[in-house]
Amino acid sequence: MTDREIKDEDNQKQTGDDSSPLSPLRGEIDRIDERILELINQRLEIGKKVGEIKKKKGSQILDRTRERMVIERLSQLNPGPADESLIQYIFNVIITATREIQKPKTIGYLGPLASHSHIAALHYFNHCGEFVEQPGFFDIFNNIKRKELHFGIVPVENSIEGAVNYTLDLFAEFEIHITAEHYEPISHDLLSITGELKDVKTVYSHPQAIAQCKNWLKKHLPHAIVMETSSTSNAALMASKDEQIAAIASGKAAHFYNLLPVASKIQDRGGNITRFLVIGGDRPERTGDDKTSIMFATNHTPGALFRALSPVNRAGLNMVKLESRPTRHYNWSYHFFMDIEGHIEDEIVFQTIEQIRSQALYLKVLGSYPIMAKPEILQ
Ligand SMILES: O=C(O)C(=O)C[C@]1(C(=O)O)C=C[C@@H](O)C=C1
Repeated sequence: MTDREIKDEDNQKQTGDDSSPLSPLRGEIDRIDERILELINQRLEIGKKVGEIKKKKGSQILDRTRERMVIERLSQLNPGPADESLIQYIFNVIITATREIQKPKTIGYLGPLASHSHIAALHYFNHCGEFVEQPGFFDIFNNIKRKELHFGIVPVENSIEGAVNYTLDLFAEFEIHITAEHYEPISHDLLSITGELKDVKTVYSHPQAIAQCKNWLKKHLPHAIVMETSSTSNAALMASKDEQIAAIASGKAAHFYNLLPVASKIQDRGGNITRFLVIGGDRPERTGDDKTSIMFATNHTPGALFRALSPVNRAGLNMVKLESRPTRHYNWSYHFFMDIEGHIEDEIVFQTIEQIRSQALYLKVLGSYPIMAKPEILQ
């Protein structure tokens, strides 16, 4: 019997031991879950038919009034103990999934499967939509421009490594707007077929992930051979082919490559978070807690940047980010990327941006979108 089979049997024992007082209750939970599963799928099938009728009639998929009615009716019917907010949450997810099946949105991410971008996309879009692997950041921008994709998700900044320059440069090249921001904590697990430390002879991963787990590897696997791969997902793929190989990859990669965790969160220090931008889709409405991203270029004259920034100071707006990138048209000329708090529909934000524009060689509003709270930094 392999270690994996023994582990599976252990799990079965935990859940299916006849003598345990838990087992009849778990049996009931299993049967209820089966009914919920069946009903969710039935609802989605009916949603598909509603979608087809709407398509024929040329009407919009989204019907907020109907959605509100559905949720209000269920809140009133709810006998408890489920909390009203729980009912609203669950049915919002179900309705979103119904909308998705009626007209799935396509979301481009930098592959391969289970990459950090893929995981960020799954989290941001709540697993709803068609996630389409892209070979490069350029392809994400280009396919949104060509209307081959509805959305894309691209990293823009990492808490340890800093700005992702390639993404910033693409904003200069394409007329693509930002719809949202998303923070994804980057955490590394050690994954293998058996999930047993004693089986691990070789560790594969991306050089950055290996560097971030150096101390853990020294302590727990001092004799293992360490091999570099082009991505953490490729490492997971290698590990899925050989019991003696383990991959440093995200916990989610275990699911895609049928692996088990040998150890979780093995990075030497916490606080590794990547900020992603969601691009494409409709321009978000003002929420009252928004951020506006702009890019501009100034003359190469003394004080030009200072003059361009003065309107922000005069308006009392909060500038939350300023990055510069060479324009690559003329040596020593720069694009500036700036985030300020507020929405472009706020008069003060609009006026301030117009004043910056009057001082700049060129200015582009990249988008106004809701501010997302930075996640707690956990180890
Ligand atoms: O009733 C409809 O029009 C549907 O398309 C179904 C449904 C739902 O899941 O309940 C889904 C999308 C609409 O925005 C409203 C409601």
